Amino acid sequence: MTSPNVAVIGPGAIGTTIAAALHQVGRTPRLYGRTARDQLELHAPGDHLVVPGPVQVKVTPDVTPVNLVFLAVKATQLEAAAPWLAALCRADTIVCVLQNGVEQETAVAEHARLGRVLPSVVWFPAQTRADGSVWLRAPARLTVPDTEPGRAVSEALAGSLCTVEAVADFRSLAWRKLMQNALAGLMALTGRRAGMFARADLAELGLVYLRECLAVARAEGADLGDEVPGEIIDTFRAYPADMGTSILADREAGRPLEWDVRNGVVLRRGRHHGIPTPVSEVVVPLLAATGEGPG
Ligand SMILES: NC(=O)C1=CN([C@@H]2O[C@H](COP(=O)(O)OP(=O)(O)OC[C@H]3O[C@@H](n4cnc5c(N)ncnc54)[C@H](OP(=O)(O)O)[C@@H]3O)[C@@H](O)[C@H]2O)C=CC1
Ligand SMILES: CC(C)(CO)C(=O)C(=O)O
Repeated sequence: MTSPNVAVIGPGAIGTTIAAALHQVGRTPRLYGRTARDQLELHAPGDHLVVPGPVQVKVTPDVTPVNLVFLAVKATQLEAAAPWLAALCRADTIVCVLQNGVEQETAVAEHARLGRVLPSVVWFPAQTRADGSVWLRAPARLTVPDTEPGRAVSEALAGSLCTVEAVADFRSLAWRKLMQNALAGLMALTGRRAGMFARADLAELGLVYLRECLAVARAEGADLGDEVPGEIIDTFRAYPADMGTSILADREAGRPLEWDVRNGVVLRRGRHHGIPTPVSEVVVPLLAATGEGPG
């Protein structure tokens, strides 16, 4: 049965995973998206879950406020999704943002005049298949701040396929994930998957880039050690060679790229702190041009 209290906006790769997790524990969410579907389908390790729909694509008067919204559109789609937020939020609605980046709170607050915005770190890879079903490629895991809204999200997903940890030092983990995303941006430039990091020259370039990201992350208040860049490179080298990333999926589909929230932010915050970011100076304009042209 559809829960009147929980909604997912943007039932794509991540939104479908969270919708399936909620459905598993009896909190079947209302679904709001851009492409109409009768149901959602998730292929998880050892599990196949179907979430009853429909996915509603028009804001109608029956779209009324809920207690908890999971917002899983891309950062580039926020403005277009704003009418859903306006219809689904009242002052105490928790809006859990399932997006990459470290600027979720300010970005979403610009489009959601009501509601309490809760940032999150989405650690798991999920890919949409040609038939619209979603392939969850690793255990689903979220990190949220250890606040009252964070604990509410933890409770909503308790016992589901998605584990949630609520942490005191959210900023550090958010920057660590941002570093992973910044590195994955190189895959959108080459048009290749994680296997490319088997090349020694790319692993070396990645390490230099990640050290630059680390300097900016620390200036932003993240408590991350010198070992983090090496650990991230090792993680990428251990991925299956065909592991993608959502920004590569966007490039392959000809969609706008989240280059600014994933890579541009390092350049912008680096400039703000007076930290040299020579790799970003090259990577960011190339990614921007890859996504936006002209040409
Ligand atoms: N995929 C992954 O492995 C990971 C992704 N992330 C982050 O999660 C966020 C979501 O990514 P992901 O799930 O991959 O993206 P998807 O493109 O798979 O999903 C986005 C969904 O939002 C829908 N949508 C687009 N515009 C609107 C709108 N105006 N109103 C309502 N719905 C809309 C899309 O519809 P349509 O089907 O028509 O495109 C799609 O279903 C991104 O910030 C990404 O960086 C984080 C970690 C891992
Ligand atoms: C899967 C992962 C962690 C890789 O960067 C990701 O965040 C994404 O695809 O957007």
